[in-house]
Amino acid sequence: MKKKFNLAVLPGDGIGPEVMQEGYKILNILKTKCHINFIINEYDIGGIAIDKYGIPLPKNTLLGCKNSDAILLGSVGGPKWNNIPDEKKPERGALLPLRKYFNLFANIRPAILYPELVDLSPLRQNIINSGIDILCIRELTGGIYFGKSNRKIDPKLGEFAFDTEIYYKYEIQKIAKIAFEISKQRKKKIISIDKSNVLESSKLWKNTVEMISKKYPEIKLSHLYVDNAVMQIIKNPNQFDIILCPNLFGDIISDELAAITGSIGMLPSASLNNENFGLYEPAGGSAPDIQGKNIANPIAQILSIALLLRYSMNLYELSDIIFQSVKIALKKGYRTFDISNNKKDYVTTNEMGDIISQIFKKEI
Ligand SMILES: NC(=O)c1ccc[n+]([C@@H]2O[C@H](COP(=O)([O-])OP(=O)(O)OC[C@H]3O[C@@H](n4cnc5c(N)ncnc54)[C@H](O)[C@@H]3O)[C@@H](O)[C@H]2O)c1
Ligand SMILES: CC(C)[C@H](C(=O)O)[C@@H](O)C(=O)O
Ligand SMILES: [Mg+2]
Repeated sequence: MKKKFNLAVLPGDGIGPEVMQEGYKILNILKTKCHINFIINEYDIGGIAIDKYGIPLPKNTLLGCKNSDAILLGSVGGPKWNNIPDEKKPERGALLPLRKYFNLFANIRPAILYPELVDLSPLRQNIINSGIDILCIRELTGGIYFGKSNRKIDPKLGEFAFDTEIYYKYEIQKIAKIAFEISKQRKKKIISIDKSNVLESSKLWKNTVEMISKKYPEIKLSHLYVDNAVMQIIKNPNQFDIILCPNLFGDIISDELAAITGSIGMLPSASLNNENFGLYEPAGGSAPDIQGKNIANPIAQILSIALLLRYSMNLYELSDIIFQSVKIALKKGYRTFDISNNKKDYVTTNEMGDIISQIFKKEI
């Protein structure tokens, strides 16, 4: 590992800064107890940057990210910035350009249903009694998010808008290879999602994934149409190990996985390029409905740090200990509002951060 590790921290909007405070507690322990020499610089992104500088991704923020070894993000966006031009919005003017700029094509979202939370899953106990452990691997820099789009007026038919789903073979090859490589360490089973009964881009997706699979004969590949996939995930989640998705389908499916594993507040994500550079963030958003109430779940943010240790720093053991600390906190019965069965009995965002950090301190 490098002596110094430069980390750009972008708390962002809504609950972003709240859960990031809890992430800092873990980062401090990593610094003081594990002697990781994190050089941390904080930058504005999203709505807060619009308010301060008029743009969602200031040059200084991009430069800070460029000079870092990884990025830790909270979340961006919110109703306050919904009615400004798209390219200036937090999502399309900052988050997507950041993903594209650093070529973060591989988005990894582990969805785990911990035994302590089975009651929270909307699925029946007999379907999930063995828990759930699914890895959603989502292509993140292509597809309909980045194809041509526009809004125009046709003199005869009136206003119209379009977005284009476009995939290059090389883009599909890259993400498929990542999925097959990761699969070697898991159950050697990939289900690839498409809509190839209708969409040309999905036909290319399916054929290309098939082609890559020939180099990995030990891994079982199958395909599902996306409409059937969202149904199968609910009916029998344990038939899935790795779900490999194009960008838009992965966005939708990862929220579905969050719901069946308890809460989006538990779902971390890693967005990686080919050089181990990554952006780590909760899969959920800025949650304006609970902002400022000290009830947001900080676990997705804390587990995003675990993914940072794993994927950008190769510190597998420490990464596992963070996951372990979260499990212990749940086992001991601590619940934030979103994962509490009894909505009168829960710990706050700060308290959950303290509890997990204290456990982490003991476990290392
Ligand atoms: N990566 C990101 O920065 C990111 C991701 C998703 C959405 N967004 C943005 O966030 C804003 C709000 O979007 P949305 O409401 O559709 O999705 P959201 O994920 O912010 O919220 C959906 C629901 O999940 C809950 N939730 C989310 N995170 C939680 C947490 N940590 N703890 C407890 N509950 C949590 C919210 O309270 C809400 O009820 C939008 O501007 C959207 O574009 C940003
Ligand atoms: C905020 C939005 C642009 C983003 C996406 O659609 O990728 C979010 O929903 C996510 O899942 O990271
Ligand atoms: Mg999403």
